[in-house]
Amino acid sequence: MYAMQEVKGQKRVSETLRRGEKMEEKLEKLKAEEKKIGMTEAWLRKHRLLYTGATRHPFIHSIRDGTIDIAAFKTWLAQDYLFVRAFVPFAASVLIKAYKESDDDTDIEVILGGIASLKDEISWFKSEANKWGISLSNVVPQKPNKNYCGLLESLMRPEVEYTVAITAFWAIEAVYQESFAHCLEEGSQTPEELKEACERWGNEGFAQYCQSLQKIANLRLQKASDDELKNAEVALLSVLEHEVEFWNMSRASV
Ligand SMILES: Cc1ncc(CO)c(N)n1
Repeated sequence: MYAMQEVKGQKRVSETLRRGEKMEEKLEKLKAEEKKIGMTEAWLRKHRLLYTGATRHPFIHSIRDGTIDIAAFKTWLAQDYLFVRAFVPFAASVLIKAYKESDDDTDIEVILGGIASLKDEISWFKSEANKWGISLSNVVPQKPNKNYCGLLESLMRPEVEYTVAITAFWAIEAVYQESFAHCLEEGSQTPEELKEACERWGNEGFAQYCQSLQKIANLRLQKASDDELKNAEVALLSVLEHEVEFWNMSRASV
C-alpha cells in the first residue's frame, strides 16, 4: 500500500517536472520571438558560457597567440581525421532525413554541399598529416573522440527527427567556424604553418555555409513540437560539451 503511494507520488513528481520543462521550452520560444531572433541564437545566449568554452578554448587561444605546442596540434590533426571520417555517415543521415522530412528543396543542396566539401577535407587531412610526418593509418581514437563519435551514432538513428539532427549538424560546424575564424582575426599571431588549417574552417565561404545551416535549423525549430524543441536543445548542449572535451584531449596530449 505504502509502496503504491510512493510510486504514485514519484509519477506525480516526474509529471510536474515534465510540465515544467515544457513550460520552459515555450518560454524560450516566446523570448526568441519577442527579440526577433531564431531559436538557435536564443539557446546560444542561454548557454553562453558553454558556447564560449567550446569556441574560445585554451587550445584555440594557443593557436591564436602562437604559443601552441606542435605535439598538441598533431594530436588534434590525427584525432580530427578520425572524427571527420565518422562525420561523413552522420552528414549522409541528415541528408536522408532532409529528403524524407523537409519540404524545402534547398535544404538538400546545402547539406550536399557540406558533404562534397568533406571529400576535399579528407584529402587535406591526408596531405597535412604527410607534411607533419604523421601516419594516419595507425591512429587510435582517444576516449573523448570515441564518445563524440558515439553521439554522432546515436543521432544517426532513424527515430531522431530531422529538426534535431540538423540542429546538431549546424552546431558541430559552427563551433569549428567560430573557433578557427578567431585564429585569423586581426591581431592574431597564428604561426604561418597553421594558417591553412585555420583557413579551412575560418574562411568566409564556410561561415556562409554555417549560416545557411543555422537558417534551416531556425525555420524547423519555429514549427517544432515541444518534444522536438527539448531534444534539439539537448543535442546542441551535447555537441558543445563534446567539443570542449575534444579540445581538452588535444591539449592534454603534450
Ligand atoms: C571535433 C570536430 N568538430 C567539428 C568539426 C567540423 O567539421 C570537426 N572537423 N571536428
